[in-house]
Amino acid sequence: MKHNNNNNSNTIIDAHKKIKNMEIRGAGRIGRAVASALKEYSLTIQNIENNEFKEKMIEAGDILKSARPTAVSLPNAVNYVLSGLNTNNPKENIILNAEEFIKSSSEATSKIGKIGSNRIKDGWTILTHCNSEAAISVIKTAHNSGKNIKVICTETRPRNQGYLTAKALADEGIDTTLIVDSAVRYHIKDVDIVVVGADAITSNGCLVNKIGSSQIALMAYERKIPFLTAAETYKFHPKTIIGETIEIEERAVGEIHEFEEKYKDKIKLRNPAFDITPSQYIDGIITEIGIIPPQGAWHIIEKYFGNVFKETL
Ligand SMILES: O=P(O)(O)OC[C@H]1O[C@H](OP(=O)(O)O)[C@H](O)[C@@H]1O
Repeated sequence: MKHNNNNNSNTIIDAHKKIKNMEIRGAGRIGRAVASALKEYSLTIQNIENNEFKEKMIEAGDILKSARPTAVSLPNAVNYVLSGLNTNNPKENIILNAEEFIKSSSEATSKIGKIGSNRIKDGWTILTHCNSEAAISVIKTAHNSGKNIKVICTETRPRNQGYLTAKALADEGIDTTLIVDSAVRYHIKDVDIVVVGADAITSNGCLVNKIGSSQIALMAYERKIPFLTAAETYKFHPKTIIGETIEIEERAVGEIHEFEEKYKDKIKLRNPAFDITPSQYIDGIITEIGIIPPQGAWHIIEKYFGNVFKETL
């Protein structure tokens, strides 16, 4: 399917392209976008045997999974939807699974908001990094419950997603300040709690999130300020439980800087999109089933992705 112009495959190619170029971004949105693309694609496949249908859906899932390597919401959403293939009514179940994933993902974000907002006290200043729906849900819920809060948003170079967060919070009437990434330590004395999102949580409770998250966690630790990550259960990485590591996406260096011709071969650029925050710097993982300590990550993976053991061992 990869490079043909078959109309049926356009949905998948289009979703792959939009995720890769970050037109669709944010771990949760990516998960819902692939669920929706698989549903739409399955509806376009007509009059074929179940076996052939299965092959086409697996191929579509593989294409989607290859769009970006780090956010585990992507393969988790694909696998959740495609588990419908192992039933007597594969198409029907793919559609049901896709709808279920999209609904439960949105519900999880609002539950995380309710649970996480309990950790925020009236008068507090929250620092957040990048642009996370789950972290924003926590902040907005605290604000909507009448707490007088302030938020400091990091710019989040190179793609400046922090500006999206700042606009979303300012639109809610929240007292919002945007700072450059290198100003976190300067401002940390004013911060009461850090809340960020998650692209993946490993079985040993480490957080994989937007580049710069781990520096912020270190600074929060130094000041004894709680550092929390808001992560739906589908952001836990099932294969880390069997020893797989998570690939950190390196994006095009043009996102950072365009050098003058003279320096193009003289100055190297690197653009890793994510980093890893060790579990000892994380005070809690806010999930839709409660705030768990990082040490509880193994249990979440075992509870929600137990089949990984059966399939691989
Ligand atoms: O799912 P939600 O909470 O929206 O976002 C989770 C994370 O996804 C984003 O990645 P990118 O901007 O797609 O690279 C950020 O790293 C953010 O913290």
